Amino acid sequence: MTAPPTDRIFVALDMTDVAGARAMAGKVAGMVGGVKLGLEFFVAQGPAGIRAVVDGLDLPLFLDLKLHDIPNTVAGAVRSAAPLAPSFLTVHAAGGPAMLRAAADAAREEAERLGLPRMRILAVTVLTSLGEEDMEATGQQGPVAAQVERLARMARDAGVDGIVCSPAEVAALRAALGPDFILMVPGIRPAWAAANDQKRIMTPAQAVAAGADHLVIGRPITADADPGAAARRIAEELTP
Ligand SMILES: O=c1ccn([C@@H]2O[C@H](COP(=O)(O)O)[C@@H](O)[C@H]2O)c(=O)[nH]1
Repeated sequence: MTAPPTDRIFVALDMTDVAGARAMAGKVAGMVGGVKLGLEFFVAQGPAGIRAVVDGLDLPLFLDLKLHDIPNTVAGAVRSAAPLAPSFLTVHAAGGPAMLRAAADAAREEAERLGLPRMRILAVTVLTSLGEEDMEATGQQGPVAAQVERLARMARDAGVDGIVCSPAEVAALRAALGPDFILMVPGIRPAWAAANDQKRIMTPAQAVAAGADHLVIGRPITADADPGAAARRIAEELTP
């Protein structure tokens, strides 16, 4: 039996309080496949807060910490995150091959040591809030699609499980990197939602059609006056 398309959605709980995050998760339960907790929440609440949100939720956790440091430090942070049992953890691809390999090795070894399912390491390529006009200022070699593919190939060769990219790059990456490399895709905007600070965007259905494995969706759901209804609307758009 194939999983419903809504299982692909990780709702981004970008907020600072445990009660708010749990309440939001409750409002969208049944219409998303997992929760994403990132820097805003983690800096405010730490590992104890993460546990307080996900305990009893029975949804996979995407821990979006975007680690970026020297290999030894990132490996240590990956080991520190392991007891939270995230399904996915992010590092920045720009940290380079040695850092990516250290993260992938630490994830595998620590999950084995703790007897936990392996967390998947995802490398963030070019942030979805950046456009062609931002490449030079951020010291990156454009065009964006070429830079994303370069970073994605480097990440794959370093042994990570997948990448974070915008929906605009998904079709080309899927063709270039094959069916098993995980494509986690933010920058998702239904036609009825505001783009906010996102520059490289597509609708949920377009991103899935292009080959995205997972969609990360925050404000189109969480900033809506009725998050449950917004999530339902997206679920309907994804249902063939
Ligand atoms: O390139 C990236 C990497 C991560 N994100 C994260 O995804 C969500 C998107 O939230 P929206 O409210 O749907 O814009 C957010 O938590 C980001 O930290 C990203 O947007 N782009």
